[in-house]
Amino acid sequence: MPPTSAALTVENLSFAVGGAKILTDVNLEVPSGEIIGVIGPNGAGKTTLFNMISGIHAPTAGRILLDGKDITHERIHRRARAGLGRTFQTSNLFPGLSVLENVRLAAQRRLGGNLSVLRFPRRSDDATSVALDHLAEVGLADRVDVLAGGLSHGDKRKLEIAVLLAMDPSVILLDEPMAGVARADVPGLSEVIRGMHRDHGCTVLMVEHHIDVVMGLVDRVAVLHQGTILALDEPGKIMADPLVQSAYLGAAA
Ligand SMILES: Nc1ncnc2c1ncn2[C@@H]1O[C@H](COP(=O)(O)OP(=O)(O)OP(=O)(O)O)[C@@H](O)[C@H]1O
Repeated sequence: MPPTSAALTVENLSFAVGGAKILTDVNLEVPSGEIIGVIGPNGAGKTTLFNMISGIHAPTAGRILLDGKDITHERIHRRARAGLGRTFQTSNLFPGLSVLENVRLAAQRRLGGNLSVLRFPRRSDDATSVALDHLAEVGLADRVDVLAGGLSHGDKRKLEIAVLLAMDPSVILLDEPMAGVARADVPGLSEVIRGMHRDHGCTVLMVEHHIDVVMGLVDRVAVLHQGTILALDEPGKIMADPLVQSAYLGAAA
């Protein structure tokens, strides 16, 4: 197989449990710098696809390549070290630590320092200044000393993005970033995701149920239906696709 220039390639990926086919021959090639939305009805296999890519579950068949390198059987932390970052539907933050400490720990891990939440963070150290930069980027500069657990859902999502940025991933998986976020906070969070993609040039794969958010953010949309990719195209073409309309958009209306 020749090397691929895609940042992320999913090749004939299948996953079955006890005879039930959850994913069947899923193929997806994401060029570097592209942002792709993954939509589909409940139970279509979106989270399972993310779990395969991030290494939580092993596929029954198929391959996953990150920057052309086969990571199908790599452990989760090695995928992260290779440049894969992920957020989860439920928050993955340390609620009892401050906003700054959450990001500083991620930055420290990348910069190779000793992980310490006991040490009083000097605002001048490298990890702290990286953390403060990313917190400013996501609009949380004035909340650095607040405990992460006390943030609104929308601000928790922004904090998760700052944590991701501190780890400097090349490919980011966003799992329902708008889940639980108040309607009024959705535009601000969309802008943070747009800025993250624009300013860091990272490749993004995003599962999201808010169709309007997906259509306004992404280059292409993959529609997953009963464990297979039903369509993969630009947002306008996806919205106009009769197959997609009847399988998903019509059902969701
Ligand atoms: N490890 C597993 N064992 C058994 N069944 C599983 C497993 N993982 C996923 N499933 C099943 O696979 C199907 C797809 O689930 P998945 O969570 O990937 O869907 P989804 O598209 O993310 O749905 P939602 O939009 O509701 O989050 C579901 O029917 C689920 O019950």
